[in-house]
Amino acid sequence: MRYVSTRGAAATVGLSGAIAAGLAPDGGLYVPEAMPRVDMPRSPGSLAGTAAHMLEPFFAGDPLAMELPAICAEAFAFPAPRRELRIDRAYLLELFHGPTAAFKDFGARFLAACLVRLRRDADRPLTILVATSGDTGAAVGAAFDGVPGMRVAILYPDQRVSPRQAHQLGSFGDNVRALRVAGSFDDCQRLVKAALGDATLQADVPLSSANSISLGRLLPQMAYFGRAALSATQRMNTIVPTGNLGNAVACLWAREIGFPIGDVVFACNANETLPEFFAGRPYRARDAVATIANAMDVGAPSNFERLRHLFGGDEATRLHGHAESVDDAEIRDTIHRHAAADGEVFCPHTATGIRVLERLRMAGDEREWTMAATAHPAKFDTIVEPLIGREVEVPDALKAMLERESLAEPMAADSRVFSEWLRGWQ
Ligand SMILES: N[C@@H](CCOP(=O)(O)O)C(=O)O
Repeated sequence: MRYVSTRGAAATVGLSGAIAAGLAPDGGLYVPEAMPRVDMPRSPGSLAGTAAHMLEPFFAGDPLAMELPAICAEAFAFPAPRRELRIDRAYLLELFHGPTAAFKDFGARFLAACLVRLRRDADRPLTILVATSGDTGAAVGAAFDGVPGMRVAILYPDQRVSPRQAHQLGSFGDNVRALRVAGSFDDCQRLVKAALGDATLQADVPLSSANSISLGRLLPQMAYFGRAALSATQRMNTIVPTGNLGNAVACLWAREIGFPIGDVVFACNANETLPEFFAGRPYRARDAVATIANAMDVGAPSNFERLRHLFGGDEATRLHGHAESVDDAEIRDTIHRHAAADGEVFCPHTATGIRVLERLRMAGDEREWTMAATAHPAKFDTIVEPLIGREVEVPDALKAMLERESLAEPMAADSRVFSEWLRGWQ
C-alpha cells in the first residue's frame, strides 16, 4: 500500500514513511492511494483482533506489517463497549476507558507502538508535536511518558481546556513538556504545522506529529467503529462529535472499506465551520470560539482535506455527510435533562451527539443510532456536576494522574519563538 498527499504535490510513500513524517512535505495529509476492501470477519472477535484484521491491507508491504498484531495488542488493551442507552433505539459507543479517559488513548498508544519500532536504531531523539484542545495532549503524553528516545511537546490554548484536562497535560515526566499557548487551538495547530514544514528546523530537531493528521493516529481509530458495527444487528448509523474531524473520517474510512456502517452525522459545538459547509456554503476556516465542549473548539479542522479527498470535491462531500451545530445552552440542557430523566451522565462533547439525535427524532427519524462517547464526564466536573447536582465518580487512572504535580510553560503563538524553544530543548 502506498500513500499520497491530499495536496498532490508530494512523492508517494509507504506507511512507515507516512507515520514517521506525520504531515506530507507539501503540507497535505497522507491518504491511501486507493482505499482497500476488507472481508468481513464471521464474528466480531476482540477489539485488538478486529483492528489487526482491518488494518492489514493498510500495512501491506511495509516493514511494520509483521508487527501489526503486537502493535494492536498494545494499543487496544482496554474495552470500547457499545451499550444500549436508556433512550429509545440508541446506543453509546464508550471510547473513554483508557488511561486518560478519552478516545484518543487508542490512537496515541497505537502511534507510540509504531514509532518505537520505527526508531529502534535511531541515534537522536524524536520530538513529537501535539496541538490539543484538551484530550489529545494527555493521551499522547501518557503513551510516550518515559519512553526512551522520544520527547513530546504538548501545545494547548491557555485557559481554554477544562481544569482537569490542564492538570493532566502537565503531569508527565521530563520527556513530556506542556506549553500553554497564548491563543486558540487553531494557533497551536498552526505552530505545529509550521514546525513540521520547516526543513531547517527538522535538520536540527527531528520532528513528528501525534495529531490525527498522522496516519499512525487516524488508522487505528477505524477499529472501534468497525468492531461496534460488527456487533450491531443492522447497519450502524453513527453520530460522531467532532472538532478536528479525525474520528469522523476514521468512521467514514471504516465504512468505505466495507464495514456495516450506515449514515454518519457530525455533531459540532458552536464552531460552525462544518455545519455551514454542509448547509451549502463554501468551506471557510476561521479561528475557534470557546465553548463548554472545549475539545471540539476547532475552526480549521485538519481532516477536512481527507474528507474532500475521499469523496472528490465539495458537492460530493455534501452528499455523504451532514453536520449540526449545538450551542452551550443546548449542551447544558441535554446533560441536565438526561441525568434527571434516565440517569445517563454525558460529557459536554457526547452531549452534542445526544442533542443531534433528539433533533433527528423530532424530524421523524425512527432508526437506531449509535453515538460515539468521546470522553468521560469526570474530566469536565466543573461543568457537569452543577448540572446534575452530584459528583461524578472519577476513574482510577484519571484519579492517579490528578494526584501528580502539574507544570506548564507559557508560549507565544509565534512560530519563531516556538522553533527557538524546540532548538533549546536539551
Ligand atoms: N479534539 C482534539 C483536537 C485535536 O484533534 P486530533 O484528533 O487531531 O488530535 C483534542 O482534544 O486535542
